Amino acid sequence: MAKNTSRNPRYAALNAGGNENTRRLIDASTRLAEEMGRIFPADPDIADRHYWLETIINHVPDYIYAKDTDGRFLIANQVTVADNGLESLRDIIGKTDFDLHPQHLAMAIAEVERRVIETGEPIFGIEERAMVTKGRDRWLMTSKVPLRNKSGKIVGIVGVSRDISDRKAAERLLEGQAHLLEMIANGRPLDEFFRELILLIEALIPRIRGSILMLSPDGHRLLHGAAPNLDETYCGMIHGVEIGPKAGSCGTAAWRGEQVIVADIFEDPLWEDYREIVRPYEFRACWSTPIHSRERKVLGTFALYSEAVCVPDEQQKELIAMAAHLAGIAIERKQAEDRISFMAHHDALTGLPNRALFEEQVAEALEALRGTGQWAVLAFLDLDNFKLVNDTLGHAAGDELLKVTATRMRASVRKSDMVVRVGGDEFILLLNGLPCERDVVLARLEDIRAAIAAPMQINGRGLQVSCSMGVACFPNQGKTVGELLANADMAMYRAKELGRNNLQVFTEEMADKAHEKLLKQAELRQAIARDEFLLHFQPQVNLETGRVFAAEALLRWRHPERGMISPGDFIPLAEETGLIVPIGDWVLRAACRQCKAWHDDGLPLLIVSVNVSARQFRERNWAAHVAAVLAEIGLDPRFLELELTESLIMQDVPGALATMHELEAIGVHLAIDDFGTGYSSLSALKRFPVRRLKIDRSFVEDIPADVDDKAITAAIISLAQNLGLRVIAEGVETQAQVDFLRHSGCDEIQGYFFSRPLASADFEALLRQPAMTADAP
Ligand SMILES: Nc1nc2c(ncn2[C@@H]2O[C@H](COP(=O)(O)O[C@H]3[C@@H](O)[C@H](n4cnc5c(=O)[nH]c(N)nc54)O[C@@H]3COP(=O)(O)O)[C@@H](O)[C@H]2O)c(=O)[nH]1
Repeated sequence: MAKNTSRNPRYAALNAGGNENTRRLIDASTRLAEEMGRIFPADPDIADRHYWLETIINHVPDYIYAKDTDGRFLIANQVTVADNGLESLRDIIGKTDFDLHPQHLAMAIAEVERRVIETGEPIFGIEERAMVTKGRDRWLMTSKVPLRNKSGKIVGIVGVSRDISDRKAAERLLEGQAHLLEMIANGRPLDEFFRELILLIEALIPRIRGSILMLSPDGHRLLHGAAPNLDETYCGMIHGVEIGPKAGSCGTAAWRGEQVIVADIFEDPLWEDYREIVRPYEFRACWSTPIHSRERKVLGTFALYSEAVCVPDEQQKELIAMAAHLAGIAIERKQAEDRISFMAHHDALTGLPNRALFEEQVAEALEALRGTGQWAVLAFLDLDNFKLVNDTLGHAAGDELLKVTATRMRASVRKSDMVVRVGGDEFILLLNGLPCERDVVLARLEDIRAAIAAPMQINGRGLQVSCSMGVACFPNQGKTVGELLANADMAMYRAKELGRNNLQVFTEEMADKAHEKLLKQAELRQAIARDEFLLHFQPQVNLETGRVFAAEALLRWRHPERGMISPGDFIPLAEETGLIVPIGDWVLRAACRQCKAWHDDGLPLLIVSVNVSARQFRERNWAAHVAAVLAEIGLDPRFLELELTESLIMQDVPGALATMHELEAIGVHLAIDDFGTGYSSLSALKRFPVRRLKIDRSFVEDIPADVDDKAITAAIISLAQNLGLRVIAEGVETQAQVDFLRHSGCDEIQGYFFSRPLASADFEALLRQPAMTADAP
């Protein structure tokens, strides 16, 4: 084989390219072959043979040796002698591994050799550690075979070991990198990652100690990251060091954004101001590499210290670059994680904690207060008329208002308190550790309300916004977060009931009311299923003919225990809970069905008029739903009139207009109920596709005594006439009212004067009186 390779340079070159060990072996073989050729006589004697054999083994770069059964060296090649720090073969003969290596390594070697001697079985290719070349820790791949004398008795071992330290280092590096990448992927804490990274580099570069420093958020200082083998006091001293053009290796590397290799700390001017700090630790060299982000922003530094004056070789530089790169990935990943976590726990607009973070932290805050005799105050806070600001000044102004409010609230509380945005214009305040004095608590909360209500400038406009608060105190008004939130919510409800811009503290009475409300809500929910609703009908009369032309459907609830309940007592709750949608739908169907039944019974073709709530009207595809109900029942749409209140329309004029046009297209008629109580502008009114205005009862009731009401009523009638609309007055109770309305040109009336709302059978009887009804519209 050696012959082959030596004679075939192409073959030798090919192999040499692959591996350093192979190249060394080929070189040695080539030299050996040359020497043998030179000294090989035709007929060698035994002395020559020994010489040749010695020459051969001394040319082999691997360690070759023989030992007796007590582990004493009998013979060894030159490289074994030299790498154990000895000069000649004579120096190693008779020595054991215990004379050359540390105890634990020597014991491991002896154990393997003992096995070979005892079993007579060779061992091939085991990996073992040994100290060769003056204390340098090396990895060897070793094969050991029994050494036998002429009679076949085992008298020791023969060993061949190859230095595989470079391969082992490469393996270690690969394993280390894989482990570090896994740590990044698993989101291990940064300090743990840094520690592992430094330990890996320390294992690969002998006699150095590593440190990682992080750039402070303001970009001016370096903060301790990790340094598992540096003295803690030293780390403490460099923590917070300012970066600059002459700030040691790390401070300068971070400042310049480039690697700074200081071979001798005591000579290099960059260390002039820091020498005394480092002197007790006897470091001489410090090589620092900035840790960069992908956008080349400096995130920190990766530094290696050595007690020797030295610079890194190319291989070490590559390792350092790899370490700094991995550190950069880990830091960026951590920063991204922190950002995501911040976003998940904070409100993007105001930067305040959100409900999720509040729920994570509040229980702990309350627990800390338990038994201290102090109060925590939980307040729900709602900006008054925020919607109006949004609608009139635009959403950008609304956002700005929320931001200013958040800043003011944060500035009005202590660091230990919490201000949370829970959505829209709703906030939660948690004030910690207050004295148990109602007046102190109220004063603190009123201060916050006053801060919010102070004038502000939004988009160049002066603005002042009040707020409402509902308050519950821990532990008296709630022992758990859930109780406190529920009670503060009840108090907030009360504050709104009282007209906003005020603060209400939870009371037991509120809880009782809320409980009652809950019961009512449950009953209301069941009322449809139990068929407890019914309709009464009130005639609408044409003033000119004196005939009934329509019937307004008015809902009643026949409660099994409380008897007949009027809508005023349950419609507001139904509106609040959204139950008005199924209830309103029931009314629509029942009214249309009744109207159709009267038509089918041959009674005069009357219109049925149905009240519509805002919640119902805002339902998606509501007009299509109405059309479907009419089709299902078989009532011609022109016999249905829907009464929409002015305030319902004005909540969202474009939306309302669209639905009104859809209804008009179906053929359904529309009337504006309670006209005069809202704030519809005349220009808007002109655009509404309505047939009738209904003058609110409040204007009619004091006619003829109240001059203003008379004037308003007359004005509404005149307005309707000018817009080509019919006009009906409701709540008409007296002849005087009828006279005034007729005189003013009012078209129609509805009220007790003519008839109270009637049960369907009574209404039917009324219709059967011939003089009572007119023809179809
Ligand atoms: N969304 C829905 N609202 C409805 C429905 N049914 C009724 N309502 C609304 O409830 C409020 C109270 O209604 P009700 O107690 O039935 O009172 C009506 C009449 O009885 C009353 N009225 C009629 N004439 C007179 C009168 O001469 N004097 C007097 N004091 N009261 C009178 O007015 C109520 C009708 O008002 P309006 O609807 O504005 O025409 C009431 O707001 C109803 O709208 C429903 O199904 N859905």
